[in-house]
Amino acid sequence: MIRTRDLTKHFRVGRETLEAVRGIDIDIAAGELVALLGPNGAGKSTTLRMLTTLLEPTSGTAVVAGRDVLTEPAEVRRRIGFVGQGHGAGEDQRAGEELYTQGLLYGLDRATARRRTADLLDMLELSGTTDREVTKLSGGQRRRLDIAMGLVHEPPLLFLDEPSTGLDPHSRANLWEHVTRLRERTGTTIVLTTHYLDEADEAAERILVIDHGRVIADGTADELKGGVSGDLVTFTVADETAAPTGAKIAGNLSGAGEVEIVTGRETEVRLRVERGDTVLPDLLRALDSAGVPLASVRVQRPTLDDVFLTLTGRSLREENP
Ligand SMILES: Nc1ncnc2c1ncn2[C@@H]1O[C@H](COP(=O)(O)OP(=O)(O)OP(=O)(O)O)[C@@H](O)[C@H]1O
Repeated sequence: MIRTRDLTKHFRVGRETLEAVRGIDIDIAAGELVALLGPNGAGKSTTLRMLTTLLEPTSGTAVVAGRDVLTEPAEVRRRIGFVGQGHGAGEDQRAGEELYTQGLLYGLDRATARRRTADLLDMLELSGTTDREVTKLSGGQRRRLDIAMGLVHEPPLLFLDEPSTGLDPHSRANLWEHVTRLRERTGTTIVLTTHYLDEADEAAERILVIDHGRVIADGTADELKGGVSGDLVTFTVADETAAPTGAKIAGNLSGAGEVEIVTGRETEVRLRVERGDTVLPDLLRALDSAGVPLASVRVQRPTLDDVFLTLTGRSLREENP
């Protein structure tokens, strides 16, 4: 559905050249739900704007929905939907009218535009707002209307630039539910940008981590996490004198990485392993047969922030407060 090779965008800023996107190769198949994740200024929006023909690449190639962005931009535009960061919907129109007009603009006949308007409003739970002015909608409803606007011509590919920015946590979760459901029903390929770690983690099937204009990692959230620091298994012992024995047992497990004893309010033993869930049964058995009195155990998978930190030495959380 998308194939780019060495896609590059430079901006001239005064006398300087700013390399916003530095040779990106992306392959996205039909039906995928992919998030471009990265800090502010990483080049996500610039990439999206090139893929949606809003910005001409400095060099490189991009074929989107079967057409070349440079030589057939109008054909690309017909085959995609794009929801930008600002609101696409007008100010004084009513929600239903706005969507219907957008359908006519895309060349649909009146009956089809009317049917799609009703279907989309229904699918995005906006039917109750058909006659409401766009300015009177809540932030979440307005964002969903924007998404409907991007889908009215039934494109096989939808781009969403920071779809949930500015929404409260409840509306964000609700928006995601709708996007996920919509995709299940229509099979639309979705490419979106976000700097919310949890959002990429939970909603995207595949994540491209972008930093300084390059793709620095590509995979499912689990693959990205698995490739980094491994899981952290922490157990507390009821009797702190047993901690060294516990640590020794942990260190002898197959595939055990670094083991440390941390003394605080409770004495904890921390163990890095590739897969905490598979090591846990052996660990529990071994501790039990050695008579180590266990108070609690937990397994923490690495977060996407751990991934970003390992790859760049910086925390994405700090960069996107
Ligand atoms: N039209 C422009 N002229 C000059 N510089 C630009 C232009 N558009 C973007 N940039 C710069 O290119 C770099 C990449 O910006 P881009 O908006 O693609 O990042 P982003 O990852 O989408 O970040 P954000 O999450 O803030 O939208 C930034 O340094 C930005 O300032």
